[in-house]
Amino acid sequence: MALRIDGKAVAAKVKARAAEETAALKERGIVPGLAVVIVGSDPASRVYVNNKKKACQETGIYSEEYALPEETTQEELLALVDRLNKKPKISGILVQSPLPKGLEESALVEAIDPQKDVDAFHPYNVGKLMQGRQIFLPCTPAGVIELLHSAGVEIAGKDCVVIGRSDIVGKPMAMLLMQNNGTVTVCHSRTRELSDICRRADILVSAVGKAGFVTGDMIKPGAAVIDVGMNRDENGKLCGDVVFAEAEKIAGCITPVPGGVGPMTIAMLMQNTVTAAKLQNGIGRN
Ligand SMILES: Nc1nc2c(c(=O)[nH]1)N[C@@H](CN(C=O)c1ccc(C(=O)N[C@@H](CCC(=O)O)C(=O)O)cc1)CN2
Repeated sequence: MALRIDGKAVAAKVKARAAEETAALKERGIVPGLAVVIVGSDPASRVYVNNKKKACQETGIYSEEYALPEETTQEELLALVDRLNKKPKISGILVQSPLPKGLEESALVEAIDPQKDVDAFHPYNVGKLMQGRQIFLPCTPAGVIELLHSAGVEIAGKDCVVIGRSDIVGKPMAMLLMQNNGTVTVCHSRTRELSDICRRADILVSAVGKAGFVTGDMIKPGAAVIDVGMNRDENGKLCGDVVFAEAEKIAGCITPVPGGVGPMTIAMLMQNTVTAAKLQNGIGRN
């Protein structure tokens, strides 16, 4: 039976580290601050934003929430981002995704000061990641790397397969695995022989967004299986991409959904907010 990686426990350690750093910064008169912008009434986004606020409270990070109605215009949002860019109390800014139809997410992300872009979605930060010189680690992929480390999984030299090529997870995930010296294959909807490729993976990361996508026969015995999927099954129950009951009999270690990667996304966000506060105060620069 596979080792079940406890994302909540690992996230608690990351948040404790962020809390220690926050306390040390406060002694120097620096308070890390996070602004979260949410537009519309997507219920899942509401839960994630509440959890971000709670994590700020746990770590001592100051937070501001901007919950805006569905009808908010692009211009209003750009003006808000501009104000937050200039606000000294705010070290990090994020716009919760997805946005309602009609709003252009990329233009908003590009309006965020790259030094406050704690999601690491701005093209400047994406470019830095490509070069291995990032200021901020993209939260979900960085959380996956932490989970692998916590389970003692060596990445260097391993065959890593990422299913999914999104800007938020698939692409930055591949970059981080590569930075950790993994040999990376990215699979997507046009990939041929996907099952065969997955079966060769020592580390399999699924970020497809389809319940039941990864079945037991796609897993190499002893592999590390990381499930980034966040789906609902036919009974409305939260589940990942991986058929957990099949996979846990074959994998060496595996993340559950819920309780795996999700909590790490928020923990890494706290870490990035602390990093942003340090940067803006000239701490940690060479
Ligand atoms: N601006 C951003 N938007 C979105 C991001 C992001 O990183 N930045 N990621 C996702 C949503 N997300 C964070 O925002 C997120 C998703 C899931 C979880 C989580 O802890 N999930 C729990 C289950 C929660 C539940 O009960 O529904 C788990 O897996 O245990 C945290 C954050 C898209 N948007």
